[in-house]
Amino acid sequence: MTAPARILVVDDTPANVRLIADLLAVHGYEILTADCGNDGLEKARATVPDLVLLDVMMPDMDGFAVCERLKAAPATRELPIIFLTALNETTDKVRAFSAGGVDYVTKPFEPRELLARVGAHVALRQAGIELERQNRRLREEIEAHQRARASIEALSEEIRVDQNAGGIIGNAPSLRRLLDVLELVAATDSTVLILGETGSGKELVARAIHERSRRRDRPLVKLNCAAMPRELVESELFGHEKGAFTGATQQRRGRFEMADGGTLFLDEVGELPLEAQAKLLRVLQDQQFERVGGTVTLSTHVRVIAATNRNLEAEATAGCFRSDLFYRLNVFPVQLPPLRARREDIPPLISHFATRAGRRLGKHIENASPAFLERALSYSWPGNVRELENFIERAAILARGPWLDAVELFPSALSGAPAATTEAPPATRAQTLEQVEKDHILAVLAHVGGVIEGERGAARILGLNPSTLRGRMRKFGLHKVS
Ligand SMILES: Nc1ncnc2c1ncn2[C@@H]1O[C@H](COP(=O)(O)OP(=O)(O)OP(=O)(O)O)[C@@H](O)[C@H]1O
Repeated sequence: MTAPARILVVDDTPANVRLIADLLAVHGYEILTADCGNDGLEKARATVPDLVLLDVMMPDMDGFAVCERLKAAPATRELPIIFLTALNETTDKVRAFSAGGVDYVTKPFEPRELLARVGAHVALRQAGIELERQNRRLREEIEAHQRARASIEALSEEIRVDQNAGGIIGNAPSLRRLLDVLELVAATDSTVLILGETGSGKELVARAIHERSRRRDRPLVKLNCAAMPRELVESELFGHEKGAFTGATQQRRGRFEMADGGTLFLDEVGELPLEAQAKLLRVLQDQQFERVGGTVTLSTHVRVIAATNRNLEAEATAGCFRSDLFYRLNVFPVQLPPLRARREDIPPLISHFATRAGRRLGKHIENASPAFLERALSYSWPGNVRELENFIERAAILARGPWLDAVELFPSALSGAPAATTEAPPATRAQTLEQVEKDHILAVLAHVGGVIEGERGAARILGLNPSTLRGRMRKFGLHKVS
């Protein structure tokens, strides 16, 4: 329920005040009264009413003077004032308006006319207040919107900076050559196989290819084949029909359908189970597939970019990865050099990550101290750019000034892998014993064309029982194709 409108009646004739007050009170108004100009001013200031009925002729101060004072004060400036005048001469009416009044009523007044005028001006005033309220809200919304847009602009500037050259930092000749080639391959629809150690920037390169291709306005969809339980990979790639397997309560589109017209990035493609490898080969050859549990053949126009940190060629030769799929994926191989083989990129990467970490942490960080840089240049970065990125984030958290100088974060000479000046020979890389064992098994398998048993088999060369070798292969995810 809205509060009744409050009317202030200012008149030095008590009978007039009573008459008006009674009439308005009957019609639901709340009434305040004043018997002279000064009293009227005081009451209007103390409890700002919704409307003032103001007598013109009063002994202490006439109505025009009261009106002018009310109009001069911000709190009462917008008050609608109706003059009560016994005189209906033109000059007085004009004066009433020029003093700031909105209307006038001549005495003796006609009750219905008084009620109609009061009602109309109160309604007008309330509409004005409502309009003002809405304007204020609108202004606040516009301001909030502008503030958000400002921060969005700052953010997109940041993204633009990060996306600069696809966000790929580095000037090493090996990297520059690769980026030049990317420009060429991006313009085609060819399948690209990105090879490189973990954290060396394979996904970044895949994104750069997509962004520079004519598919850039279509989706770039990613599937990390290693992160998927084997039994779900096929349904993730190709989708499934309702009821295709336990838990398939709905029909679901797969990544190939989602990426239609765009690019599908298959990370860690070497981890694909064999059955999925066969299906992938078919899509790459015929651009056709069926959803799991489905009979309808679907077509798709997807460009595939695959990445692996495994030696897929050796795995294919060893019979652990479908060689037909390997050749189909290997149409355009891109080899990403490890960070230790392009040390000149370490300083610009540090300064890029330091600025970014500083921005995120709200710190002003300029660069690395000379001592820090020296350690960074002589460290081997087995985790490549990702390791460097995380390392700089940690160093930025510890930084007390504008320089990164937490050299204690570097592994000590004994525990850390020694740095190499050029591409390190395999034995000096920070590889685990398991990795060395896996690589060796793979190399021997590749050498013998995947044969495990017999005189020329890998088991004999490795000095292992064939079933032991099979066990090791299972452990390392090396599955024989046939
Ligand atoms: N040249 C570069 N310039 C700037 N940032 C880079 C560069 N290379 C890699 N990065 C950053 O390093 C991190 C790891 O890169 P990315 O994920 O592309 O590596 P990856 O080879 O795909 O790793 P994984 O083999 O583990 O999937 C990302 O945050 C990426 O933005």
